[in-house]
Amino acid sequence: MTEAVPKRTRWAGKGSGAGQGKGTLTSPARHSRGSRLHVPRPCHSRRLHQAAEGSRPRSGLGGSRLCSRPREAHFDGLRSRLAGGQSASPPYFPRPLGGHRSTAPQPAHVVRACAARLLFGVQHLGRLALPSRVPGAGLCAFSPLVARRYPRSDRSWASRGAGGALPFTSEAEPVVASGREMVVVSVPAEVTVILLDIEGTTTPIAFVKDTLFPYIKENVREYLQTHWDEEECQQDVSLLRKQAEEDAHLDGAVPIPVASGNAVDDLQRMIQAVVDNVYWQMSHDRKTTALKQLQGHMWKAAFAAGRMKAEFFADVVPAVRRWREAGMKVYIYSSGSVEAQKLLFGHSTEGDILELIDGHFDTKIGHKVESESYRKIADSIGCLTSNILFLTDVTLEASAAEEADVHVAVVVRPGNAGLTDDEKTYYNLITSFSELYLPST
Ligand SMILES: CSCCC(=O)C(=O)COP(=O)(O)O
Ligand SMILES: [Mg+2]
Repeated sequence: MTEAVPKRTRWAGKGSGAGQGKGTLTSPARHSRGSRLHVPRPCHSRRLHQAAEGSRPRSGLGGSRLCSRPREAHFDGLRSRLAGGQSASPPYFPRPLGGHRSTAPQPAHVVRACAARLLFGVQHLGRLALPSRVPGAGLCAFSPLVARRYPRSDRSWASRGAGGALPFTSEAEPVVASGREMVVVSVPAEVTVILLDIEGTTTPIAFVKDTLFPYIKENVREYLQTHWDEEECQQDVSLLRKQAEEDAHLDGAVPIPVASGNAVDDLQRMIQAVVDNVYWQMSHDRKTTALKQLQGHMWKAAFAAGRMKAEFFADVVPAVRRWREAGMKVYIYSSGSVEAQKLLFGHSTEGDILELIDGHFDTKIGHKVESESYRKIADSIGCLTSNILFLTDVTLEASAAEEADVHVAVVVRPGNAGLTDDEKTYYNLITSFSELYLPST
């Protein structure tokens, strides 16, 4: 994961010969694909293109649309599959489409914003301490975002990460120490809420796949046998049955029968069907509310008995504490049920850290790949969508959030699904929460 730092990283602007008029942040030594040290390159494309044409640009930390075919067409096929709760991870993820590079001349306000952005960065460099938790942190490619200083139409592209689409004509020397480089993504001042995904963002996918999910598979039959007569269990089964009816058209879907008369036979038949249904859903990493609800109830006993402790990446808890000290609200939005989320935060290797979280959302508010969910979350919190920064590992979720005007950054963690080159270019990427810079801190 660690790479040698290129001797010098420079802003390649109009005069650089590289990426004429695009303001590309280039490294003389290219980073390898998928590297943690990838410096997000700018969106030169639709966002600037739109700005130049006066059309509505996109907003947030996220970058521009890179698809050469309309974005909706790009995502629609996926959405229809994901609506049933399928994972946004491969094999459901789209292949990247061709980029859309704009060579349109930049309007005056773009250049003005760039200059101010550079200035802002210089002003703040002295205040930037490289997080001590990043081993060997060295070169800091600072990428100030100047959301508050510009009207929304400017902010949309100005709020890109390092190297964000800015046609610098000058070169900025990076802060260079030893070891490796890191990117600091500055959070727009309008952000007052940080919304966190769990799996792949706060918590290693490995913990979910190797600990949480196997627990379900190994214990679901016994759990059903033991708890069948309980109200909670019956509600879970009803929800699973309803989901199974909706899934009836899907290949391999497992229906859950209702009781037909013979109590003993019925019970075993129904339990078998629920077990098969759960296995089938889990084999597709479905994120249905029905599955997640049952899982949450099953984990309850395991966490309460101390048989499991939730894992968080080392940077997560310190960063959340810092954000809260800086006045941020921190919320969770995960496909995992609210109940399961609370179990994780209440029983972690770092102790009970539930008090660090201001609130929880799950798919009851809507699927994470639907923009409407993020509007509802903002409503529920009592803020604007543009006050929220959403951190997730899944670009389809990031895209949906961005569509709702939420700021987004994609979290790259060990074990996460790879990103396409276009996704790496388009989104602000962070590999640790410590790479987020809050102006208020
Ligand atoms: C309490 S989260 C347990 C993991 C889980 O079931 C899940 O689906 C996580 O999905 P996320 O939306 O957090 O990526
Ligand atoms: Mg996730």
